[in-house]
Amino acid sequence: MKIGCPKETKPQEFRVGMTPNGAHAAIARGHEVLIETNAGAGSGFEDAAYEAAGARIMASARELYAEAEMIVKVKEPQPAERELLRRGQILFAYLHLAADLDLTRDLLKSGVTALAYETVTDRKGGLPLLAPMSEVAGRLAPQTGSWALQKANGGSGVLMGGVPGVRPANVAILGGGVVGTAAARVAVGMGANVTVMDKSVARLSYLDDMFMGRLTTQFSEQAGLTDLLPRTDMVIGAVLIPGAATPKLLSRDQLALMKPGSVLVDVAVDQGGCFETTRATTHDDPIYDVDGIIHYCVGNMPGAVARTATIALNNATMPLMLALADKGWQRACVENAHLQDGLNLHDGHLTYTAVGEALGIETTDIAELISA
Ligand SMILES: NC(=O)C1=CN([C@@H]2O[C@H](COP(=O)(O)OP(=O)(O)OC[C@H]3O[C@@H](n4cnc5c(N)ncnc54)[C@H](O)[C@@H]3O)[C@@H](O)[C@H]2O)C=CC1
Ligand SMILES: CC(=O)C(=O)O
Repeated sequence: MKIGCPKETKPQEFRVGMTPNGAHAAIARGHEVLIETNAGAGSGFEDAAYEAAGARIMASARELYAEAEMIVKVKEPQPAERELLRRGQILFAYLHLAADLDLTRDLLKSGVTALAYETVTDRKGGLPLLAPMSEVAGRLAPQTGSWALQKANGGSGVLMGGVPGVRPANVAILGGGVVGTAAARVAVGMGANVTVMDKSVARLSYLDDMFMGRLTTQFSEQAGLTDLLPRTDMVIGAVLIPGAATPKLLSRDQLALMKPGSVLVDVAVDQGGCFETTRATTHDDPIYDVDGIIHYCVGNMPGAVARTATIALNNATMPLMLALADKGWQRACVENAHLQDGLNLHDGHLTYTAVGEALGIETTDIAELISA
């Protein structure tokens, strides 16, 4: 199969969908790999490294999209990229369709077969292609939030760990999954007082055991959050209902309960965000103020640490990318139900129920499309 990896075009997105090692593995199995020139440079992988692996460097995205049978990339195709996709082509990338009607419509119109990293599952009920980036974004969240807490950025001027005689920041984390746990680890490490809220008592119990008293767990419900907000300096949004639009857990009215200059970091922004006042921002201009509360809502946080993130992402995506290339999407999905969970769109049909529900679009059963 001809596998194409374009340069990312989302603002300040420095990750790349395939490393030279990934290219080498695909080429060793008889596939052809096309890399857009400079696609890997932001992650420290120069064209020469791909050429040494046997890949062909393409001068433009247009030429690459025209030739490739499968496009492997990081972020959802931006409007100009969507025009280059075509029926019969496989797209393997983060898509987060439930939060983006225009993207979904454009991809349906293109007829592409799209598998979303974030809905591929594993035997343990996890999301193995989302998890590595959740680890990265979770670790970044307290770090970025503490920067936003600084006065120069509009924050309240609270130091995460405090100092002897002055209390540390209070951090509330909504959702104790991969992002929430990674965020808790860093926030606790910075010396903050951390509370994690989740709907899953099993998850809270796991966190309680793991952190051995170094954080507080709290069942996620409105009354508890309302009670916590006046004492909270930073809220990190890390909730997920796989594939679906994120529930809004914090309303605009509730912002008035917080101290001026407190910070909201909505990591879940890519699925729509868990605060009513969330609007997606970019690394170019990451924060904004609503009613005196500083919001950070960047949908591609790991792009800021592209080298680490690209390698971590490729470690997870490469085996499935190779399965799609070796077998084609139909056989690969029939033989691997967890990969099949990644299928969101095929030939103008939406196949992912939670996305259909979020956007009011009818879905088609995958089984009908696979046997067709
Ligand atoms: N902005 C960015 O750059 C990135 C964003 N993400 C996003 O972060 C979000 C979280 O991802 P993960 O931690 O990997 O998901 P996860 O599935 O590991 O964790 C989600 C947690 O939310 C909990 N939850 C569900 N409903 C809840 C509610 N009403 N209240 C409290 N908790 C609730 C679940 O029980 C689960 O423990 C996703 O939207 C993901 O796409 C992930 C990586 C990068
Ligand atoms: C998960 C995701 O969308 C990202 O890492 O950018």
